[in-house]
Amino acid sequence: MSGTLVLVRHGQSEWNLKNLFTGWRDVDLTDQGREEARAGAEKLKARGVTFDIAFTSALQRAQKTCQIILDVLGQSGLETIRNQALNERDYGDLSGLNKDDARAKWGEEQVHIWRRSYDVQPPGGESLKDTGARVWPYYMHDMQPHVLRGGTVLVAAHGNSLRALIMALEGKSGEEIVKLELATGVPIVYRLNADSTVKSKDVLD
Ligand SMILES: O=C(O)[C@@H](CO)OP(=O)(O)O
Repeated sequence: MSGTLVLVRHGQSEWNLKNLFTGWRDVDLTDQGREEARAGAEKLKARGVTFDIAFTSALQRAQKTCQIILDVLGQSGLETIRNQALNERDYGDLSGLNKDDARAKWGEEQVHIWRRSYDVQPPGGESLKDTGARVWPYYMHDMQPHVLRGGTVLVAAHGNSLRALIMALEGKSGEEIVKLELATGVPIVYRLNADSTVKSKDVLD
């Protein structure tokens, strides 16, 4: 038996709009972000997707994205598990800083390394490797069993927590993951084989 795993990065947040490093800061969605979540949900609806369980982070931008998707699908009351293991990478001392100001201060290359490299920690924060060290075990223990039982599982989370999950799911290297960018509100539909490997991947953009 194989199941389905749908990953969605939250819609645009207030700090995405303001171009600020966000990390664990708990900012709301913008109107555009709510619209992106609705549009992503309509694509799932058009394909007849319904979920058996949903997972989201401890942060409101992911939780609200999750709820909007479930509302559109007519599944408002679905069991939804919130866990900070799915939170965005902790950006440490960069949290709240403007990304262009950071580039002006530390240089384009250094900021890109902090944002997209695998194992370099931003000052006082988590590397993608550190983020993966909490996301992956959580996936293995709490989410994957539902998928392997044939379930359809929604995960509404964050750019970097999902990059860490995708890296492990697809077996991407530390170099390959540097290039992976996730659009806000766009569902990524994975079908898994019974041995937990990826059977197919469909990006609903
Ligand atoms: O600020 C953040 O928390 C993340 C996601 O918005 O930013 P980045 O894309 O730079 O990793």
